[in-house]
Order: sequence, then structure tokens, then C-alpha cells
Amino acid sequence: METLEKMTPKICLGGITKEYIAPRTGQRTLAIADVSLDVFQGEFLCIVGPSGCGKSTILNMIAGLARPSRGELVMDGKPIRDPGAERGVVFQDYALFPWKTVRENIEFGPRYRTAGPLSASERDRIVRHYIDLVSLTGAENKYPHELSGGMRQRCAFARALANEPEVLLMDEPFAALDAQTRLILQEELLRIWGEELPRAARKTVVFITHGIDEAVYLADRVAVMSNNPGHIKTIMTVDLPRPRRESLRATAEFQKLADAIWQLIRHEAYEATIDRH
Ligand SMILES: Nc1ncnc2c1ncn2[C@@H]1O[C@H](COP(=O)(O)OP(=O)(O)OP(=O)(O)O)[C@@H](O)[C@H]1O
Repeated sequence: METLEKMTPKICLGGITKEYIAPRTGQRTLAIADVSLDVFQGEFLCIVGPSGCGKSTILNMIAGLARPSRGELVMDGKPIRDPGAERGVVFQDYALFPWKTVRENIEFGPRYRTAGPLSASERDRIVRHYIDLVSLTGAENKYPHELSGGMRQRCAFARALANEPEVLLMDEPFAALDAQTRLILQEELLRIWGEELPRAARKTVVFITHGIDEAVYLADRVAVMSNNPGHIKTIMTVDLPRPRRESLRATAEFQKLADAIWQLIRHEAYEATIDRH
């Protein structure tokens, strides 16, 4: 793996603090404090941590869906203030339009893109490409309720990818899926990300998960977060060979990394399961 530290970051969080203020009561929640993080071109970065440590808050800020209270947040040297087509987001609950077919969902971005209209044939080419890429061929005219969870998530991928974003922001995209579908989609995601391509040709991915094995399997680096207030405890480099294969999960190196991450968060993960109020 190239040394990331020598590269210019694609996304840079500098000393970010986020405090939520409830509109009616004025109650303040300090979600994260003084978080600094660099994400590099073509990197697959996973964020893990106990419930409520601020993982989604970080992702939403990079997506431009929330603003930091303090600190600097930039992509390619420009401040992130709003959502943008160069940053695609995939959520756990698919976030598809239920009244649109697979094809219409995927076509939404190319149809309404802000960078100028595309011809019908160009739009069609893009949509067809991403339908094929996520293996939804044959399901184009189905509605989301007619699809399995795995198929819905494939559709959500394709919808995000059809905007041709440079960065993919994924908030627990596989959490609602059964274990086998999750394993299959992890492999597919690595293929779609561009595991076989040089780093410059890959997308940059920030991926939130509760699954430590999932993080180790997918990531180049894993940012491990902690609570009260949310902050990054450590960043682990996953120096395992690519392309990754199922058999990797059974290796001592894989298990050692997964165990080291679990030891970092197990106490807080346990605490997060207990309601003390
Ligand atoms: N819109 C909001 N208004 C007020 N508080 C919020 C809001 N969004 C998140 N929070 C609070 O900020 C903290 C961090 O939440 P966040 O959802 O970012 O954590 P998380 O690590 O993604 O959690 P989980 O793993 O459970 O999804 C939590 O205490 C949460 O209750």
C-alpha cells in the first residue's frame, strides 16, 4: 500500500466539534469534539465505534447535510457547506423513492443533475451501465417493495453511483441485511469501489459500520471512535492484501486486527447497551 500520509488528503476534517441544539427546548448535545481526520483519494475508510459516538454526525457533515459548530471541513481544498453530486450517500434504509421503479430511481440523478442536462441516449447509457454493474439486470421495471433487501440496497448503490460521485459516503448500508447477503454485497462493493484498479481510479469511500469484521474486510484504515463526547480514539491501518477474498477472514492476521479493534471498543459497546436513566 502506498504511504497515505505522504499524499494530499481528499477530505480533511480539522478540529471539528458538533453540538446539536434542540429547536424547542434549546437542549444542547455535544455529539463530537475536536475531531481531525484526513481521508485520501481512493481510500476505503471505515468508521466504527459504540452507539451514539458520532459516526453518522461525521458522515452527515461530509455529505453536507449538517454543518460543524466549529472546525474546518474541506474537500479538494474547498469548504463543504452543502450536499453535492461529487459526494454520493447510501443509507441503511435504502432511501429509494417507493413510487418509482428501479430504473426511475437510478435515473433520478442523471435526469436532474445540476451540471447541465444529458441527452436521453447518454442518460440511458449511464443508467444501463449502473444497472449492470450492480447486477440488477432484469429487475429494472420493479418497484422497491417488490425487491429483497439486498436488491434494494443494490438499487440504492446504483442510484448513488449514477451521479458519478468521487466520494461514496455509506452509513451502515448492510446493517438491515441478512448475514449471507451482507457477505455477498461486501465483495461486490469492493469490486464496484475499484479494488482491482490503481488508487487514482478508485472512488474514495467513507463507510460506517458496527461490524468489526466488515470493517477489517473492507477497509484500508479503520477509524475507531469513542464516546462522551465523540472523538477518534485511534486509526488502525489494515495492511491485508487486495483483492480480498473470503478465505482472508479465517487468517490469523485478520483475526488479530478484528480482536484489537474489539478490545478498543468493547467496554463502551457494553455500556451503550445499558440504560442508566
Ligand atoms: N439531530 C440531532 N439532534 C440532537 N441530537 C442528535 C441529533 N443527531 C444526533 N444526535 C446525538 O448526537 C450523538 C451522536 O449521534 P450519531 O447518530 O452521530 O451517533 P452514531 O455513532 O452514528 O450512533 P449509532 O451507532 O447509534 O447510529 C448522540 O448522542 C445523538 O443522540
